Amino acid sequence: MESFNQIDLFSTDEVRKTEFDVPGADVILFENFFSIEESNKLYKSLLENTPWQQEQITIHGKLVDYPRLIAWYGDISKDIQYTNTKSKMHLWNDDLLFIKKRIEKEVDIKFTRCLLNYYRDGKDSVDWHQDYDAAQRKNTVIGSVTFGETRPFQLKHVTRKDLKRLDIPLKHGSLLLMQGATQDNWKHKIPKTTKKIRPRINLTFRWVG
Ligand SMILES: O=C(O)CCC(=O)C(=O)O
Ligand SMILES: [Fe+2]
Repeated sequence: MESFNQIDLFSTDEVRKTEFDVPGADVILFENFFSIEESNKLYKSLLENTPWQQEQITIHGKLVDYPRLIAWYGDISKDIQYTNTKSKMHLWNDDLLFIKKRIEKEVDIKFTRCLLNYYRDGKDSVDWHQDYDAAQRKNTVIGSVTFGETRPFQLKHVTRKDLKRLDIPLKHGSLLLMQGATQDNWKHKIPKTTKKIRPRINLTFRWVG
């Protein structure tokens, strides 16, 4: 008799939804949210057409490059400043509107801006942080889309050491939704790796209540 294993059953291009049981957070993963053809096309297009920007921060009086490149997009073209570097806010383009509309079918809000991160290799990363400042973190929706290399997305509770950390591999074409008070209660990071890996693009579509 023919036998099937898990890999065979899930090696299709079907969307697979996983809801994580995380206290004080609302985290849902959609694998294959974009088909392999869409993902390949968007990866290439975003890599080539995005005006990637190198941001810097001052550490001990010295200007240091952030370990990734970024680009901001949104409803209005108004420059913003979170780091030492002024960031240009670009207006939505066709690729981003396509991705944004697809996510907005899952969540009943309209995203106002999006941060693109380009992790060129394993040395690029983002350290433990919460998105938004403290006053805004209680009601947010973040739709996080990945194209390219799979990297582990790690989550740890801000205060409760008894809770296990989460490690969610974000694959090509996946969507991770983080809603409610997730940003208030949990920190997240993308660790560095010494492995030889391909580039990864991440897009975080953002909305604050
Ligand atoms: O690359 C990721 O998956 C996360 C990016 C992130 O946390 C951020 O841009 O705030
Ligand atoms: Fe973040």
